[in-house]
Amino acid sequence: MWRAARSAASTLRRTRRFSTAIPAPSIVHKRGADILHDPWFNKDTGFPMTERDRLGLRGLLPPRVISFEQQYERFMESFHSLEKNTEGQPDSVVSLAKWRILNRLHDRNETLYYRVLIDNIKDFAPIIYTPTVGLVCQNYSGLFRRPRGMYFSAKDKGEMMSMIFNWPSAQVDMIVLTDGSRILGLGDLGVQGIGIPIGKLDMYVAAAGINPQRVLPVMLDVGTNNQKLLEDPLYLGLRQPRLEGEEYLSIVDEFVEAVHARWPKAVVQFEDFQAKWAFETLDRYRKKFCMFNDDIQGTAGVALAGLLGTVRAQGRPLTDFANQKIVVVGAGSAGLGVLKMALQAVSRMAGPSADPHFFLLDKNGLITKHRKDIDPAALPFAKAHHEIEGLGLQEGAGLLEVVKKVKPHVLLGLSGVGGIFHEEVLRAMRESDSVRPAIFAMSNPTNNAECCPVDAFKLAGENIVFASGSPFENVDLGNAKIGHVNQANNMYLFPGIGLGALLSGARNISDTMLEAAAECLASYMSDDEIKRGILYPSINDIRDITAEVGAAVLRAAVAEDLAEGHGDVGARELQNMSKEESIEYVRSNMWYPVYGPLVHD
Ligand SMILES: NC(=O)c1ccc[n+]([C@@H]2O[C@H](COP(=O)([O-])OP(=O)(O)OC[C@H]3O[C@@H](n4cnc5c(N)ncnc54)[C@H](O)[C@@H]3O)[C@@H](O)[C@H]2O)c1
Ligand SMILES: O=C(O)C[C@H](O)C(=O)O
Ligand SMILES: [Mg+2]
Repeated sequence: MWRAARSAASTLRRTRRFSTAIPAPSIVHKRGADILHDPWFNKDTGFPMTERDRLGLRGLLPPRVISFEQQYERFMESFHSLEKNTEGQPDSVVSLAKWRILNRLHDRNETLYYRVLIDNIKDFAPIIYTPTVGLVCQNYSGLFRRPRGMYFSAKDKGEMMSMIFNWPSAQVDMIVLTDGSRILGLGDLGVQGIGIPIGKLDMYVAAAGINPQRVLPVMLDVGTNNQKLLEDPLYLGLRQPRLEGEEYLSIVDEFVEAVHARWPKAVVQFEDFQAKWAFETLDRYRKKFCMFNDDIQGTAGVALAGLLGTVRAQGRPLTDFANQKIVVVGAGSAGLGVLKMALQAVSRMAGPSADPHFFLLDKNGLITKHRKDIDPAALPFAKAHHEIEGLGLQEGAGLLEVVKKVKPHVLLGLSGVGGIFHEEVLRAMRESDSVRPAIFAMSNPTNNAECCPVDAFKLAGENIVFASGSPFENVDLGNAKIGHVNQANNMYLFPGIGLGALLSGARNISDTMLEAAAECLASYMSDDEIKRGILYPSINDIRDITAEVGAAVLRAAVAEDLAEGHGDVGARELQNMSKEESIEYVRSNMWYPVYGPLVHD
């Protein structure tokens, strides 16, 4: 007992030592101009004189040393002038201009870049992440100046094991991987989808404090079926149709093996794969490696936390979740992931014989057991005839008819189809059986949202709870009332899932770890906030919520005996941590951008 307490305390002391104000020196293997051209180490005009001497930088910079704070202010001033100078220009022009100025800083000086990102996350997340990242991907071949991350293509078959050693960083902790086949709601963008792993990993650094030297964005280019890109002479990816079947899987297998050969403890997040490959690869690798699929699993946890919040917002006990009528529009990787996790939650609350009231629609309408060639993954949610005949519904019923007849508590969109919750659908939600109907328009980016919040509050009623996947402004309802817009985006969970898995040294990422993440997010909000329709924390608190989620995931890994430890914190030490100690352990392992001393080896 005594040994256990002492061991946990020593872990804390050790981890705290790394989070003191003066950071530990970093070893740099370069000298002179090579350092100035390396964004990991570059401090621009911020190199102190002693360091300029030590690293062969004297004379390569103007003589004045500018402090980190001054550099920060200077960047923010240029950002604000850009905002002023682009006033009145089309949104896409302004967004891309903002993305460019941030990207240039990212290319030059990572420490400053991440500090401005962390301090201004509410304003900058919509630029480096959703929705602007979508626009960046659409225009990637034209915007391309410098590579970021790694590109593995179908032409690299047989070479990946050696290619992985081309990455300059000795240690990699987090990898986000895409094949570009379903980028947000924008479809197949081929190699241009690399913007998504880059944006997700920026969120890992900002929210989870993963050291940017230890992240790796990856594009697996197996071709594209996007005709426009195939015909574009400037398209940067393979100009061939996508590989399919075994040929496709052999490429993913080779990449996954190469990664684990070099960095066996790296956590791999699969992102924006088309549904068939999203499910297949999750099934193929989740028991073997520490990986997860963000669109299926991260989204599910965020949606579940929001759905539990809506039950609280109705003033009902959480167990009433089992009685909620939920219409999900979109039966792809995200929609099915949400329903699977919701079903698990209902089963925990009401027992395995629970009979949830879920209705699932895809582009062919309501999915029933009579559907020809039904996707096996949708089968558990397909309605049997006897379940819907009383409502006068049948196979393929349209969205409006379903909403009118079911009178759902929740209408949740993950269809990728902008505006599909049109005026009549939203008006029909006024007849919902809930005192506080919920509308979740979760598709991204902005134009693909199933509806906008202004229409939702106007047409479905001011008492609704509203969430969207992309950020929108709150709605002014008049009389000093605000219609709160929640951002139901997996960014609230994936950084914590990855961080908790990493710091526990989890062998793999289990359903229990994912449930722990969702429960942690769900319980983060106070009753007062929930009553005001606020389901998720402010993005300004993303580091705090990520620390809590990361620790919850870590504790779940420990409880399931999946945690092997991380660095010099062993499995035994993790087991002996209290809840508070686990949160402190996670927090103290978060990287924070400051200029630390550089030492040449
Ligand atoms: N907010 C978030 O955190 C989050 C997370 C993941 C995905 N998403 C968004 O969800 C959307 C879907 O992602 P996905 O991975 O499930 O895509 P997907 O391609 O796997 O699935 C899309 C589904 O929508 C259905 N659909 C298409 N048109 C429809 C229509 N007119 N009516 C009803 N259903 C229709 C399709 O049949 C399919 O079942 C994308 O826009 C994505 O950006 C958001
Ligand atoms: O990328 C996002 O903003 C969320 C999600 O992963 C998506 O694919 O839309
Ligand atoms: Mg995604």
